[in-house]
Amino acid sequence: MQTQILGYPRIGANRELKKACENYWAGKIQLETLLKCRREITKNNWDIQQAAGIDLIPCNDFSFYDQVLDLTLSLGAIPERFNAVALNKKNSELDLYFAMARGYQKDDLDITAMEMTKWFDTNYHYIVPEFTKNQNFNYFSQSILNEFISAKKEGFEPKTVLIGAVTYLLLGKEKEENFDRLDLIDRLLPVYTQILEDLVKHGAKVIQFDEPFLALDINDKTKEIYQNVYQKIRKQFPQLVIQVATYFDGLKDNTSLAVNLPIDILHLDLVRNLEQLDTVLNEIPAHLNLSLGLVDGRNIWKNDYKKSIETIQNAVQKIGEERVIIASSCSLLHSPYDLDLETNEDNLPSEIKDWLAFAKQKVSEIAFLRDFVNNPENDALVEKYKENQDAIYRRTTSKLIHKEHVKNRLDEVQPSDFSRDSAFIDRKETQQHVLHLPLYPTTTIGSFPQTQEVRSWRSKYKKGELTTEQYDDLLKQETERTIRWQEEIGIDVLVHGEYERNDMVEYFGEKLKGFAFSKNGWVQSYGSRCVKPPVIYGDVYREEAMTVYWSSYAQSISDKWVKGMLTGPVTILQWSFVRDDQPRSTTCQQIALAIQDEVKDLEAAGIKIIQIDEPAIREGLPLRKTEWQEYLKWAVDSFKLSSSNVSDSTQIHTHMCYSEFNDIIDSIAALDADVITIECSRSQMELLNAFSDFNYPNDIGPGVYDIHSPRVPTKQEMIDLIKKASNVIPTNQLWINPDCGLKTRHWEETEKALIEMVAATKELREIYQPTSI
Ligand SMILES: CN1c2c(nc(N)[nH]c2=O)NC[C@@H]1CNc1ccc(C(=O)N[C@@H](CCC(=O)N[C@@H](CCC(=O)N[C@@H](CCC(=O)O)C(=O)O)C(=O)O)C(=O)O)cc1
Ligand SMILES: N[C@@H](CCS)C(=O)O
Ligand SMILES: [Zn+2]
Repeated sequence: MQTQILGYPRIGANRELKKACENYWAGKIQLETLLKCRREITKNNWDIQQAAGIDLIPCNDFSFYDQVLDLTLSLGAIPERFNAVALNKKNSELDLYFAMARGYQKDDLDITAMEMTKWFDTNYHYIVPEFTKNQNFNYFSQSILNEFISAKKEGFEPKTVLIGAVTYLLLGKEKEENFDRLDLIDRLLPVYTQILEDLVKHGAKVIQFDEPFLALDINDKTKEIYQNVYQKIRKQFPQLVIQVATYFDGLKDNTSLAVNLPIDILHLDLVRNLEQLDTVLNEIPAHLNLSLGLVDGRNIWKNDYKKSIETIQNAVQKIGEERVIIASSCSLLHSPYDLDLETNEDNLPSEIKDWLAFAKQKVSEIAFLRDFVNNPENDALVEKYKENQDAIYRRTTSKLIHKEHVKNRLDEVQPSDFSRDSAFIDRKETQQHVLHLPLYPTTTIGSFPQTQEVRSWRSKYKKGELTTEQYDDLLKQETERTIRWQEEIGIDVLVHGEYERNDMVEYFGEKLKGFAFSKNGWVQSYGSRCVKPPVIYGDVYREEAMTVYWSSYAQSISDKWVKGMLTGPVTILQWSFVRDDQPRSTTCQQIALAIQDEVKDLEAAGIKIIQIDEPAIREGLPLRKTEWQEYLKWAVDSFKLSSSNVSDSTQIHTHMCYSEFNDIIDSIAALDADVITIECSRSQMELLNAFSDFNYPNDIGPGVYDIHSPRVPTKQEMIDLIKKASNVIPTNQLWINPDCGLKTRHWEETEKALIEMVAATKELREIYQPTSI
């Protein structure tokens, strides 16, 4: 029996990669220092796995920004607009790569970044490959080979991880009309072949092709392509051990297809879908080995050894231990690094820490499962098994988890708690009476630059180097400065800037009961940006107001409206590590009631506009369509439960980024938010079509400024985008705003961009008239 993980986190135990990349972008370090950081991280990751006794250690699971972008560069699928960057001899291959990820605005060039979107149902974002009808691929970057060679040099015999060809095409986007990107497969495969030839030439024996789409709904054409692709690869590389890894759902109707591919190892995500195992075991051909994804790569709970061993024994009985591999359910990219780094009893009490496992611990769990199944009588292993079962028992019986008053409150929720008093059309009139907003009201999404300085105040405050009063004063000064600046440039609806928040979810996690949080449990979200998802371990409730202080302060110093700013229940759920001992829907409704309490308190404090961010609603959608309706029902209900208990005159906003709305537009409308602000600029307002086709009735703010890139948009660009929006949405429904919050941006570019945004709006107000309601 062997062991493997599908990938290891690559940000470094102390986010070394984040710091190195950001220093490189700022011109503070040279390329060589950045490359050294990579070598140290990969070596450390391999060492950890080797020390734990993992058999198939992955390489090419490292990435400076995103693994899909890495492959795009390797395959030479570089959009034409980056040619000038590539041709400039001053730029390294890595500079070109970062330009594709982040845009490029120097040397008289002004090139937009490639689009970024959610990686399946995770909070990780990948850079979307762009395909044209006559797309050419060529073996452009040798980074895959280079990593294999450096792993070999370090003394490892790694398996190389590659995103499979079919998944790669499906992850991308057609940039021209009238073609299907899957038809590019015959152009793409020869480059995969070249990469594989190179790897084999240098001694590669095992390749892991990640093909998560095999666990999703796919059409007949895709199924046929899957067969052809792996037949071709098999034929060309008869000696190679070919693994296909599926994850995030079960094979379900694709079982026959998957088990009959001419491959050597098939990986299953048994955390997401345990039921698939029996079906697969019944259909599995004699040559195929099975990788059992038993250790959860998407959550932080300790593995229940008893359950895992039962599953392993079931598989071993049917196919024999030599054909079984024990594995993580998916890549550990989505897990924090190391639980041993958590030493703060206030954040993560030892009673709760005892229930958890981060990436490093998960690696040991996988190795343990193999060792115990092989040596069930070994005293040391039996002792470890007992320790594990004791911890599982302590968690199920802990007094920290269940709160009767939370359960009772949820039982008492009434149907009327889920809807506003009046229909939107009437609310709009009532609100306009109070708010007196102009045509195309301008606003921002909430956060303003979280400068190093602001972060250092929080850091000092947490270390006790600043008193509460001093910290408070500094934040007040920053908030006031931001309010004044927004007033000065003429924004209509202001925000307070969210300076008091480390993160839009973690902040609420720190304030709500039933949550614990880590000190160093970072997980990559996109590029160098990381999050520390809080841990929901018990029933959730709010003990005291969480945001009223800052919103009231900001409103008290301005004559303009200042939006209250909350994170919605679905997003808090989705971006936390969630308890697995009750349905997600129940946890979500508990959070919804806590947010409802906050909404009511903000309203009572005189806040007239309250934004409840729900960027993760789309991401939470199950990957299989048959499960959508059930999810959408409780997700929409949770938002409505949090937002409906206000008077008609209170304007409720919501905000969503990285969302494709076409398939779920009716649920978005059912949220009945008075205003929704959405990310739209990278896709050139394409996303608005869903709203327009649906005749979406409420107000919409399609983002006109791509905040994920340091690039400053021109006034004309924004005018063009607003005009485009005005062509499909009645003008009196439109708001003007950036795509998302500005926390990741610097002040310099933020100031320039927002001044231009207001100027663009003013110019358009001269041209467009409000459409009548
Ligand atoms: C809107 N998005 C979010 C998602 N998920 C979330 N949970 N939050 C989001 O906002 N998903 C989709 C999108 C895009 N994603 C992101 C994710 C992350 C960031 C971001 O800016 N992350 C920051 C870290 C934020 C944070 O928690 N900061 C803390 C700790 C700061 C820190 O590093 N402190 C230093 C010391 C500082 C000093 O002394 O100078 C340290 O601990 O070493 C804080 O502010 O207190 C990041 O830097 O990655 C943006 C968009
Ligand atoms: N209010 C948040 C939303 C991000 S999705 C912000 O502005 O950062
Ligand atoms: Zn956003």
